[in-house]
Amino acid sequence: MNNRYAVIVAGGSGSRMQSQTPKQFIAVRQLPVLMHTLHRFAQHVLPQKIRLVLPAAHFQTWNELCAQYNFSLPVQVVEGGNSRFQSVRNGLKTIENSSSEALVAIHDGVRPLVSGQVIEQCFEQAQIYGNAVASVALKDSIRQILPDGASQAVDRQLFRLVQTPQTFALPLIAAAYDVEETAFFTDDASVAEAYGATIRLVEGNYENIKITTPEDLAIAEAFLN
Ligand SMILES: Nc1ccn([C@@H]2O[C@H](COP(=O)(O)OP(=O)(O)OP(=O)(O)O)[C@@H](O)[C@H]2O)c(=O)n1
Ligand SMILES: C[C@](O)(CO)[C@H](O)COP(=O)(O)O
Repeated sequence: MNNRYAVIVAGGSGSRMQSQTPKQFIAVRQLPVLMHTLHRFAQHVLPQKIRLVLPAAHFQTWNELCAQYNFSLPVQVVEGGNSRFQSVRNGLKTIENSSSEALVAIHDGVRPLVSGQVIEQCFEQAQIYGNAVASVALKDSIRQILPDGASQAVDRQLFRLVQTPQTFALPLIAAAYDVEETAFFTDDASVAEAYGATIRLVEGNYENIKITTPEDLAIAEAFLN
């Protein structure tokens, strides 16, 4: 466990949630979403090695919530950036890159339903292969939109839905993030792939949704304990 780090990104604005309270701070089952996520990671990573990325404007709210909920995990809070890419990069910069053995799991703070098994599998596979990215098969049929506006059926077995954690050898992901941001970088796997890595997918868990829109809170309420 000593070579493990986690960067939990919670620097977003949550515009699609349309809530006064930033979605990562909304209480579900008597605890803010973000605290559920951090508790799950603290079973697999020493809390001192967890980086929590938040907008500077939310630091005070976070401190108040920590007092209100007696949250005492000694995670290191880092200032976020204007995009997920920048928030991850800020988090990575705070991890000293001296150990070539270090592994870092990058995870969305708004995915509190990640299972312990998936966190563990991602660390174990990344230890062997240099990276491991959680994903699940599609349950619905999918269609591709064509340039003329029509659509056609495609083989869903050729696709996966990508989740987090996305776990990497630290030297690989630190070097991969030392690059100019592009719109194509929607996750860490796309950044590592652009750097030359071959991405290894591991089985995620279906409940591991990214809380994005209001109905997702009902799902979280149903599954969190
Ligand atoms: N500048 C940003 C933008 C996003 N994130 C984080 O990246 C994860 C996935 O982002 P998502 O929830 O899709 O984005 P938000 O900006 O939070 O929401 P929205 O797109 O609805 O505004 C979240 O944990 C979010 O806090 C971040 O750390 N810094
Ligand atoms: C990283 C991610 O959660 C993997 O599914 C996703 O790519 C984030 O996307 P968003 O553009 O921040 O919604």
